[in-house]
Amino acid sequence: MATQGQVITCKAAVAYEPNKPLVIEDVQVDPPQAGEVRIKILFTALCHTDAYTWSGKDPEGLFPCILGHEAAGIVESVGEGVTEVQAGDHVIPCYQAECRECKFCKSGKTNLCGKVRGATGVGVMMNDRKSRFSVNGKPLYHFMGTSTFSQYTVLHDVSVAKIDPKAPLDKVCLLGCGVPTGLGAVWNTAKVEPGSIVAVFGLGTVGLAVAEGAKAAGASRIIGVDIDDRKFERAKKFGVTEFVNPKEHEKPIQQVLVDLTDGGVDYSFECIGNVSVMRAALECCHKGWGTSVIVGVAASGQEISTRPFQLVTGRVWKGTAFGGFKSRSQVPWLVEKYMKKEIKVDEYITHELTLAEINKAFDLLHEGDCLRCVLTVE
Ligand SMILES: NC(=O)c1ccc[n+]([C@@H]2O[C@H](COP(=O)([O-])OP(=O)(O)OC[C@H]3O[C@@H](n4cnc5c(N)ncnc54)[C@H](O)[C@@H]3O)[C@@H](O)[C@H]2O)c1
Ligand SMILES: N[C@@H](CCC(=O)N[C@@H](CSCO)C(=O)NCC(=O)O)C(=O)O
Ligand SMILES: [Zn+2]
Ligand SMILES: [Zn+2]
Repeated sequence: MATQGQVITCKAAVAYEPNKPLVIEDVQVDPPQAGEVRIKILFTALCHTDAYTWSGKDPEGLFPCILGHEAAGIVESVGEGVTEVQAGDHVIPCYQAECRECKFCKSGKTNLCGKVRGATGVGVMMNDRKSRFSVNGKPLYHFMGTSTFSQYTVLHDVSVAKIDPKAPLDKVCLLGCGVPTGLGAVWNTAKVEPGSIVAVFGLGTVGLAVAEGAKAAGASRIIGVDIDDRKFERAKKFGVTEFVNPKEHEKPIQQVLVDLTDGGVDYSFECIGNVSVMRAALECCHKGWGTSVIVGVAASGQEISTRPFQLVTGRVWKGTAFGGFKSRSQVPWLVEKYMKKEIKVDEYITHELTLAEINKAFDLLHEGDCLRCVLTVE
């Protein structure tokens, strides 16, 4: 490889300050060190978590940085000691690592991994606690251990999932975050059983993937809740069977759902990031067993509350990160499921632009009809 061991200069979208338009810059990307992988990113989508961090409300948001965490690419080179991937492999960056060795990975109880989280949360690589990105000699922070809004990025090897080279990278990039999160929230975190009544709050990509997962799990009713009526028609295609717009009801939405379901739903999922809705999602659950899963990411300083009586009387409040999927082991499996047409992916892509148009893509993300916008990065 001509570029192996060299600093690569390439285009990246730099977030210099919260909410200030991203700037396409020529950045320098250092070679991967021990245990690291340098990846040529071919496609990246935008997730609402990128917008959240860009907004300045993420306590882990550091600037200047390179955002992006839902992508696909090809390994350009690997650092010393990297054995599971090599140059030319097709990969999906995984913001949630899987080292298979740490206390978390070995617990069998969680998909969270502790190996590199201390570094990825502060925008650096674990080896030397430094960044591999710079612009005009000044370092740029990494983001979520992925920084995919760049033509090249460097990841810890424990954050790289090797996938079937036949998979279309412009589609399976979505398997880096939103779609697995929704599916896994249902299959891994809630473990929805056939016949269950499910409520999904928020019908964006994550909520629609919850609906898709619930349909596959055999849910008998899937009630979509959104403040935007335009969401319903599309949501039907993902499995939503009924629609409730809280704005059209005087009663609190939890009461509306309890009345609609003879005492409450079996499972609810909050896919918005709104702490008041999180409360409603818990309180619409059936007494004795209803389980509510928090999927949405709420801003710094926001807190959830409810009467403890809600839990005393058997409701369960849970949360999920990346849908509970073990990233390196299960992302390739999700890719195979997509290739066998067992899960949707193309259906979530509503827009396609280029990296140079990233600010327009963020504008689209805030418009009602955009699910995922995939950027061509090359
Ligand atoms: N936990 C994880 O691992 C994980 C992974 C990916 C995304 N997320 C988070 O999930 C959330 C959803 O992501 P998305 O990409 O689907 O977002 P999105 O913005 O596309 O969807 C949110 C939906 O909620 C609706 N909505 C807004 N306020 C509402 C309200 N008060 N009541 C009912 N509906 C309301 C909007 O109309 C929209 O349809 C975000 O907070 C994102 O950061 C979490
Ligand atoms: N830095 C944020 C954390 C936000 C958060 O909860 N992130 C989710 C993924 S969102 C993907 O779109 C997650 O997986 N969290 C687990 C983890 O970060 O280890 C904040 O502090 O608010
Ligand atoms: Zn995401
Ligand atoms: Zn681990």
